[in-house]
Amino acid sequence: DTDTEILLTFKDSLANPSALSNWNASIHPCKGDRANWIGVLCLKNKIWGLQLENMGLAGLVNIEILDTLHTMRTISLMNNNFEGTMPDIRKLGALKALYLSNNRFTGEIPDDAFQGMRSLKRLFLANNAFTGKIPSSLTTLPKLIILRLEGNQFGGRIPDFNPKVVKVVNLANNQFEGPIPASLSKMGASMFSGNRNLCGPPLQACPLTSPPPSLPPIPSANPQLVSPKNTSYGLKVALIVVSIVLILVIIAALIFILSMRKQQSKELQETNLQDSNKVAAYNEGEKKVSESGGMMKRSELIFLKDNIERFDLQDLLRASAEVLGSGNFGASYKAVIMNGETMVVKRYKQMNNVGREDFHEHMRRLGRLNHQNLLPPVAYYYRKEEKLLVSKFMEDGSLASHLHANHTLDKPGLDWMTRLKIIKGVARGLTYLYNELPSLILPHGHLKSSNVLLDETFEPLLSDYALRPVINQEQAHLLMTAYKSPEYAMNGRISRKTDVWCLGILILEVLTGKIPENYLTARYDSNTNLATWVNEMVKEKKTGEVFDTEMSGTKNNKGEMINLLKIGLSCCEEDLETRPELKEVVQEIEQLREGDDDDDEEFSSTIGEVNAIISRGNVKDESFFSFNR
Ligand SMILES: Nc1ncnc2c1ncn2[C@@H]1O[C@H](COP(=O)(O)OP(=O)(O)OP(=O)(O)O)[C@@H](O)[C@H]1O
Repeated sequence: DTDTEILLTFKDSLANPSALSNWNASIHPCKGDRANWIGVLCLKNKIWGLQLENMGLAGLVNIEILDTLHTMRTISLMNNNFEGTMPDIRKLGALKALYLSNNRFTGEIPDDAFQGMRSLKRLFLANNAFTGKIPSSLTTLPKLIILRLEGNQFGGRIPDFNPKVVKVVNLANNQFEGPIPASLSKMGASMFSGNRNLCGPPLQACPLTSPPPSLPPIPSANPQLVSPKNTSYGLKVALIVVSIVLILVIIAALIFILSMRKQQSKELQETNLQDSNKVAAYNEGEKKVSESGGMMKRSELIFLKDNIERFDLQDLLRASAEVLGSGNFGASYKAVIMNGETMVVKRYKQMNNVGREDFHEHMRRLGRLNHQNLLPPVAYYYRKEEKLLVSKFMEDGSLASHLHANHTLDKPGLDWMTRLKIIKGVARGLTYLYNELPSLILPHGHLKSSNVLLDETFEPLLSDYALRPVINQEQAHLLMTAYKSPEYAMNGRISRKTDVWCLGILILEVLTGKIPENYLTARYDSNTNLATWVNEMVKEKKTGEVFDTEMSGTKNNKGEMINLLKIGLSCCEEDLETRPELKEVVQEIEQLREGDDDDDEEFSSTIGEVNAIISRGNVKDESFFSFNR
């Protein structure tokens, strides 16, 4: 197969392709919409993208090898150590997105490097060591929406872009100079920060380059003209009249300005009142707030990400907001903003004990996190009695909705490979939180399937994480999943292993397709614990009834399914000593093979075989039954 050959040639061209260990000719890179090879994005058996991020890849990269992969639409090599000059992508004319940020690319980019890239929408070259001018071929691309060049050594003047197309151009931390072109003057100032010699809106005005045109000479500057000797009586009268008229005009202007100010401040007060009523209406859970207001200043919504077009709270209120659902913390609203993007606004009422500065500081900390399995907060809003967090809307919904919705032919239940992919992504997101937030006792704290959102490739993104420091402590135990754990019920304590318990419940939920009742009761009760139920079923040799009957693709993967079940149960150990650390759990999960999902057989026969395997005791690790306390 030529696709396979091309990718293998690409792999061979890399200096250290060890991360691509499962790229081998024995299995096709794609199976339907799913990938058999790590980092490959598939659609209908065709390769539409490569996502080789955070893989420690280094050396030169020869993207030209991929020229003949005509279905390729997106390539990401972000967060590696690639070096060399800008790869030649001109033959990949159908490419829509290229992400090369956070590598070590160097040198000038040729002026024609983007010639003919008529489909290119997103180009990320941030945080490399590129030099020279912005290539002119980039400025004429008809579809380019986001251009990120920040953190390089680009220089010279900024060229004009088509303001009707381009939405984000981040040029921060480079060596650009001269005036910012009018087409970019509406972007936020942060897009240009860290360049020493830039001027013009949105930065400070440029200094005048030529001296101001000379003013006509002032007649009175010539003492002879005003000397009493030469001044006729008529001129004197004329001067007095002119002066009186001038004084009268000034007085009238002052009175006018003062009365205008009074009127304005009256109007402002009225508008504020109207708007606070409007916001109050919003707070009362109104589904739609369609009228525009005037109170919320843009500055009140604080943005945490650069690569997003700015909008303000008013835009969100003005957009027809639809209630997505009401969780423990409050309601979440879905709102389409001006540029057509859909956002989710989540209201938190139980954060009013935290001081303004502490809250800002924590949000900034969350804003710095960056991992493919975390849903980043885009912006937030602070008010003493209520906080709003804004994130992007994920079209493909949550893991909960996939597991527990009615399945149809159009929307079948998730297969085994996808479920394992989701668990692996969740484990990686959690590991990142544990590493990045070492001071937090609960780096996540609120892990559950409705807080695992899915992108179009079923890559999971965690949401509602790391909120414990800002949630009112007296309410946290009512709201957060971590406080439903056995250790909190028994000792009133939570620990660094409490997120592991939540991960265990999530694994069991994914395998059984059952809603964990644990989270519906006030506190942990072993009778409603999903792990207790699974243990009972295994004890009674009814393991066949444990696995979700909606799960397909299980035929060749029973051993791995059982291994994941074991891992899930070990995470749910009530005894903290016996419960493994997150690191150990993640290692075990990473070792699970996604395998071959040949799915010809009915699930029922699979269940029969699972039972047979268990009763023969053929599971890899004989201690499988040790969880039956
Ligand atoms: N960014 C998002 N994109 C798509 N759906 C979302 C997004 N954020 C939340 N949702 C979905 O909206 C619904 C309501 O979410 P919300 O976070 O308010 O409540 P919850 O997750 O059910 O409970 P909790 O408040 O305890 O987190 C859930 O089904 C959730 O999966």
